[in-house]
Amino acid sequence: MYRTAAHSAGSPAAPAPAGTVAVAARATELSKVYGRGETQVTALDRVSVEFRRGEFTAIMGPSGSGKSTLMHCMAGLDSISSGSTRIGDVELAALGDKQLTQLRRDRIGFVFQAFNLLPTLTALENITLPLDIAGRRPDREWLERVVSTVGLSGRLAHRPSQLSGGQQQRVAVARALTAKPEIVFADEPTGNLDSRSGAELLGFLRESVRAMEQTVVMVTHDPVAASYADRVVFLADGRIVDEMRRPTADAVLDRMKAFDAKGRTS
Ligand SMILES: Nc1ncnc2c1ncn2[C@@H]1O[C@H](COP(=O)(O)OP(=O)(O)OP(=O)(O)O)[C@@H](O)[C@H]1O
Repeated sequence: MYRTAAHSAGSPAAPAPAGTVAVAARATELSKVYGRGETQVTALDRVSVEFRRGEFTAIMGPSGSGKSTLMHCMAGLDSISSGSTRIGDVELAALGDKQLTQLRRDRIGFVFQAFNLLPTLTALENITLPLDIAGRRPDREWLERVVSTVGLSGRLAHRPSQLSGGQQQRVAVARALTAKPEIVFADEPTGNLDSRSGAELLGFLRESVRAMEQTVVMVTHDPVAASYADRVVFLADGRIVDEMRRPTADAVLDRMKAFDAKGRTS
């Protein structure tokens, strides 16, 4: 069922030399402006942020605050207006379209609210599709570890229509992790799931960070989802306005309420 590995199992990224903090992705003075003239919108206003390797970060903020735009710009899915975005040491603006496509394919994992699974392929084929497209062989041990971590071992021969929404989302997570990306970007990954499936998925993401040293950046509206992260970054009006480490759902909720109250009075 599995093909043999071309390389050995291990963590997605090499450890940083002692004394340095390894940064998986970084934005510096990043601005993104949509449209022109009267319809111009500044979605991101000189945002500087870094995402460390092996850390789980949640991005929160009111609707329209720029969360998805930040994620899309940092993942090279959208162009930037000014500033800089890097994945590892690579400056995205310096890449041509083809190199950018390759970087996304080889170094970034994506989990979106819509699972984007191909209906005619089995769960296993969906999971290994990005590697197949890249002409890379799955690392068998790693694939087994990912599949068992997300709890899909008995479901690999099923097609998406034969899986529940939660199971389909697990396939999407396994697909994102199997290529050992340097960073996983997840946009509202629990948005379409009931609370139990959502909690499971967040547990898998958490576990991938703990056990596999994965780096995860997740956009969410949900304080409970954010509480699974190591760190929460708060956006408002295209700017980073706060940050919290070791968040709890209550602390995140209180912080969000404080922003709301401030927004109404200012
Ligand atoms: N393609 C686009 N063209 C024009 N304006 C856009 C485009 N995409 C986003 N915007 C605007 O940029 C701002 C930030 O949008 P973004 O989707 O990043 O916010 P968000 O925080 O992810 O919102 P939500 O929580 O509602 O998904 C909004 O004012 C939005 O209307």
